[in-house]
Amino acid sequence: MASEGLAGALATVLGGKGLLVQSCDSEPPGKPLSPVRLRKNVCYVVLAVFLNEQDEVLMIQEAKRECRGTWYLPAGRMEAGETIVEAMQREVKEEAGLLCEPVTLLSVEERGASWIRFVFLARPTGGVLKTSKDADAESLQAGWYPRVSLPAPLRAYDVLHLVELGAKFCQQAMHPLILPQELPCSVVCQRLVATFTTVQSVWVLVGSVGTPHLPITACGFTPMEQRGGIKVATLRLLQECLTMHNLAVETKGLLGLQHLGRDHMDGICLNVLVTVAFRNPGIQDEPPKIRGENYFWWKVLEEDLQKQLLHRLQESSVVPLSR
Ligand SMILES: CC(C)=CCC/C(C)=C/CC/C(C)=C/CC/C(C)=C/COP(=O)(O)OP(=O)(O)O
Ligand SMILES: [Mg+2]
Repeated sequence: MASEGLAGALATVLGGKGLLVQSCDSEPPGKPLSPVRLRKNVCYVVLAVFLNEQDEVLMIQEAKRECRGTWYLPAGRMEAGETIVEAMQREVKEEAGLLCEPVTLLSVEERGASWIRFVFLARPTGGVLKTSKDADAESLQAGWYPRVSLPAPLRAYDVLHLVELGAKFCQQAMHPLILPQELPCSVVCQRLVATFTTVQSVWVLVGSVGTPHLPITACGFTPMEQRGGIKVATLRLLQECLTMHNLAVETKGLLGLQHLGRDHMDGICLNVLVTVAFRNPGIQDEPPKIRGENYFWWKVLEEDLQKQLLHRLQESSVVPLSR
């Protein structure tokens, strides 16, 4: 029964869908976490990459004093009460004049839990391109520019790798289409699909307090957790049940993303794929021993799930999560 529930949960997360966050298995030490609030203790930024059939990129010319006249991709800070997609659509409308729909998340970047940027590949669905006659406080104008000859000066060079990521995805999708799932969450946290693999088998780490579930770790806001980025929260949870010195842990990327943005639910849950391996080469046919009673390794026997997991692991078929 427990494993049926787990198989269902794993299939849901591997399919890019979400699951309610009931509670966190690991929290930073100190006082209990309070719900996060947009613009108070978290700032989310959205950004959109558009590429048309002529291999041109949608660029906007910034109007803000600190970067006036420079060129960038449509981007901006999320506002309270918006979903991530609504924020992206608003920024694109304000800065480029276009209506659009998201195709997929291309990348998520973080500087600790308090700064997270969601990068989308998007396509226009209407609207009118903003010209210099429509210049306002949001932008001076927008335009399509050849990918290999972007306008200058750029506001920041990160445009270059984001555009390349978009172009690469258009040529050959590296991961399934992933869009944010509208589910409430009060903190910034990560649900781990933490795997241990051998030639024959795949195991997934499971939290056993209450109903067996994919473990969730809350991200903290202490200077240490901010400096180290959200990976610290993953390592904290693993440290609570594994002896880490002989293990290598790698966050491969995102399988999905959950956020609501309404009813004061400003938290997010990142569903991440993590690998746990022994540092020392050699034949290890069992996962590392678990300390305590709060977790166990679940051997994934369902053929289809095992195949999906191995595919995601071998091809790095996940949305990049970077710092
Ligand atoms: C924000 C995160 C996690 C990463 C930033 C990644 C980097 C290095 C970006 C390059 C430098 C840059 C352009 C930083 C600005 C980040 C920021 C606060 C964007 C908000 O977008 P704006 O376009 O300034 O906001 P509005 O459109 O809402 O005015
Ligand atoms: Mg902006």
